[in-house]
Formats: sequence, C-alpha cells, structure tokens
Amino acid sequence: MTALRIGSRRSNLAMTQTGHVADALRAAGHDVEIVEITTEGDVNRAPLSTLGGTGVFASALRQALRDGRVDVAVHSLKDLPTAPEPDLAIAAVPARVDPRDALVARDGLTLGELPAGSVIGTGSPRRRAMLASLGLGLDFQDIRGNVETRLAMVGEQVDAVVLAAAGLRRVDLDGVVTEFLDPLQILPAPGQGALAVEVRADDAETLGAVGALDHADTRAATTAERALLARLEAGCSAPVGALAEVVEDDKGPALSLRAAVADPAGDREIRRSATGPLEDPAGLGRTLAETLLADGAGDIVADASHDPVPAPNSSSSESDT
Ligand SMILES: NCc1[nH]cc(CCC(=O)O)c1CC(=O)O
Repeated sequence: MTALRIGSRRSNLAMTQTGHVADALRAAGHDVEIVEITTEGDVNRAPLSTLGGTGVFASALRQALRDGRVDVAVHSLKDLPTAPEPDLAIAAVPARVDPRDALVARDGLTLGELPAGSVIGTGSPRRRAMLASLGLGLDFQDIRGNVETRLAMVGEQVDAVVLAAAGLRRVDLDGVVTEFLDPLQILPAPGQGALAVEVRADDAETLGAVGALDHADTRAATTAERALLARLEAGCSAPVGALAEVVEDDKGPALSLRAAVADPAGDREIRRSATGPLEDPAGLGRTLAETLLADGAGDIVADASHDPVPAPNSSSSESDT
C-alpha cells in the first residue's frame, strides 16, 4: 500500500492540525506521510489584503494537490474561500473545537476592564468591526504573524490581541487567554475552529479513506455559515461573523444560525438569527443572508471591500497604516 501524502503549511499551528488528521488516518490503518508546503502568505509579511486575501494560504496547498505532490490537504476551514473548485472535494470536516475568539490582554484584563484608548492588535476586519461596535473606545493596530508572534506583542506594542481559541488550544497555549469572548458579542468567522480536509475529486480511494473523519454536525453547521458568507458575496477576510449550532426543537434536531455584519469603524452593525432543518444547512445560510441583505448588510460588505481600513476622521482612531 502506498502512503497517503498530506500537505501542510509549516507553522506550528498548521503542523499540529495536520498531525491530528494524520493520527486519525493512521488509527484507521492508513500509511501517512507529511509533506511541508511553503505559501506566499508564510514568507511574505505584507498585509494579507495586498497578497490577495487569506486565500493565499489555501492556494499553494491546492496547487500541490492538483500537481499530485500530495494527496490530502489540511486547511483551517475559515481560511478556505467559498468559491467551488470542481476538481477538488472537501472529503471531511472533522469535529470542531472551540469556535470562539479569545482575548489575550496585558495584566490578565478582560474586555470590559481594558480602559478606553487601549490598543487591540488584530489584522481581522471582522474582529475589529465587532469590537468597535461594542462602543468601548478601543483603538486598533493591524498586526500579522503566526500565533506565537502575535502573543509576543501583548504588553509590548499592543494592550491585547484577539485570536481564535481553537488555534491557541491546538498549540497548547490556551492558558494565556484572559477572556473567551461570548458569541453574543463577538461572533466568530464562518468555519472558525473547524478543519477542511481536501482531496482531488477523482481520487475515490483517498476520498473514502478521509471521508471517515467527517463529523456530520460540524459539516452541517459550517455548511450553513459558509453558504451565508457566499451569498453575502463576502470573502474570508470580510467583516462577517457567523456561528451555527445543532439544537433540539420540538420536532427534533435543528440547526440554529446567528450572523452579524459590521463595518470596521463600528458605526453600523446588523445581527440576525434563524433556525432551520438540519437537512438543509445551505438553505438556512442563504435565507439568513437574504434577511441581512434586506436589512442593509450589502452596503456594509461593499464599503468594507473598497476601504478595509476606516478613514482617519472616523470615530475609531487609527494607529496603524
Ligand atoms: N487566519 C489565521 C488562522 N486560521 C485559523 C486560525 C485558528 C484556527 C481556527 O480558527 O480553526 C487562525 C489564527 C487565528 O485566527 O487566531
């Protein structure tokens, strides 16, 4: 039997995520080999917006898959563009870990304890928008770098950073979290905390092997979140938060979806939620997106894509470029 070659970015987080998938495949009796893939987003420190968005992380792995250098690609689902790729298939969405964002602040502070004027380091328009909407007078600095690099900025160049709890958990750094942010205030990115394991669509054998790692509830929830994002015509760096969860209603299990669209200056925010049948997660996502659009979300998404950083005369002051 030939080994399954799994492609991974080389960051500690990516290697850990890939390691989990490799372990699960080995436990199912497969022979597995990990192949490191360097992406433009890893070597170039320029703002992600100038590199073509967070899709830069996914595209090098996808290229390796198409070239036949690897058979399996492990992505953070939230970094994967929603556009369909007919020659590739998401063979598995394994069980999600904590989808929330987490605050790591100086001196153990929580969001409510940070004084007005505190500087939050984040490169995410969504995090900036949701935090600005709370009206706490926070300032923002556009930062980049892997998890370890961003943590090292706390107490030095910024008062706090906001990171995915899942990423911190995976690299065993969740002990530094000073507050797990409630989705009632800060809705995570669509797909946050979940992985996507991608294969070539015509590789039936690998599709079958990897398919065993799929987790139905996570697949349903993230399908709803990504359908919403796609219908809003918003990319993976858009100021859109969404979180779906499987709930029990009177007829049995159902899918509940919450979503928010906010502008990075924090002046406008629209939040809505809906519940639908577990059998049609994409329909639920599209329906909730229609509701948001009917209530004005389209303008916020369009403005954010033209002008990702608010003008200096906006209500949130700017310390970044
Ligand atoms: N955009 C980078 C990225 N992609 C996936 C994760 C964390 C793991 C996850 O959300 O599944 C992170 C780091 C972060 O946002 O803090």
